Amino acid sequence: MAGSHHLQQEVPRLQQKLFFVFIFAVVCASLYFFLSGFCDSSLMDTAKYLRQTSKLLPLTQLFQRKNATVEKTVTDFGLSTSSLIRSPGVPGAHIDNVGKDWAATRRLPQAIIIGVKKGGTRALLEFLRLHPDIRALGSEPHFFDRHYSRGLNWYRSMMPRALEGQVVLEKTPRYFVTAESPGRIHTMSKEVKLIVVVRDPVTRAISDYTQIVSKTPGVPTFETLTFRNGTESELEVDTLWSPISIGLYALHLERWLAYFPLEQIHFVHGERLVSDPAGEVGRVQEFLGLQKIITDKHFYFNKTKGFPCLKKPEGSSKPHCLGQTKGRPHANIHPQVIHRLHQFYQPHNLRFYQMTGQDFGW
Ligand SMILES: Nc1ncnc2c1ncn2[C@@H]1O[C@H](COP(=O)(O)OS(=O)(=O)O)[C@@H](OP(=O)(O)O)[C@H]1O
Repeated sequence: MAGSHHLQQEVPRLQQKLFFVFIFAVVCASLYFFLSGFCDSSLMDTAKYLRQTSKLLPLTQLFQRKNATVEKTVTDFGLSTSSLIRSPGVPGAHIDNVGKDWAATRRLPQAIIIGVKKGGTRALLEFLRLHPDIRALGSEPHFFDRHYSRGLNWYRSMMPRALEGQVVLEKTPRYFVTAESPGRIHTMSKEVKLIVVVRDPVTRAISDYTQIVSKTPGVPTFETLTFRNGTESELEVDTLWSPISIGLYALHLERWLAYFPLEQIHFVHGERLVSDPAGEVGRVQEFLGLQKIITDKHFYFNKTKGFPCLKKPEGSSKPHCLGQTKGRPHANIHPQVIHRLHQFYQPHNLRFYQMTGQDFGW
């Protein structure tokens, strides 16, 4: 009897002790997590960022997203973290920003591929996308030529989110030949870096025409449109026809040089972008002040396509070539027409070489 009475008294005491042990364990665990940095500023900042952007991501998703960009790039292209050591003077944002994807914001571009149409601008953009310090807009915003009245806030909202140190990039090849673009871009930023992919203006014109035919079947022949009055015998080239006028590179460049120093404009050799993509992209990385991360090992030559393709493009583990509209067979043009056009462009090309200090060999 006495034993069972004693037991009845002991049970609540034991329960009480267990309760205090449990509370003590909880307090200790909380202190441990707090002191070991679990509740560090990044979480606080993340909460602030989520409040600001009203993006109510579940926390699990948020933590999955952290580190994703850098890790993917590193593993996708066989780069080891030791190969990402910072060089002096380069942003190296992919190292400094590890785990900070949540801090990315939309900014105006620091670099723009301004031209030229059919020069190889898409290939260049897709290649540059491999760089962890480049954030490139996939589509062409056409802000400075078509949508300027929408304002800079609209333009900024089009840009991909980027971290501090990353270079925001867009491409709109029509800027190069739009009279208002240089002044407008200069108003946005005096420091913006400009990239122009140039290609033999004759091949460029034929490429342009091939695209026109593909979109509008039944257009007159290339010869008819190239020569005024439609007669080749007069041999007067119609400089008002856009496939011809776009190739007057010196003329267009003059307008840009009225606003920007030559050092701020980088010219990519369109033909070499095909024969040596790593070399050309290497020079662009240098121009942008970035570490040379995109190299030979990112490309392979696809014999069927006849162009270099990416071994593992951004966001995929499979090799990838540009679409069918890039690198397509050209319309058949009479060799005499091509010869005449080369003659026509010769003085313009020479002037362009003088202005840029580079001989492109056309
Ligand atoms: N790697 C690779 N793959 C496919 N195509 C390549 C590549 N590198 C450069 N090019 C050349 O890019 C030309 C198209 O130029 P753009 O991308 O500037 O055209 S566009 O202005 O955006 O329409 C395209 O012109 P066409 O050959 O006339 O189709 C190509 O010659």
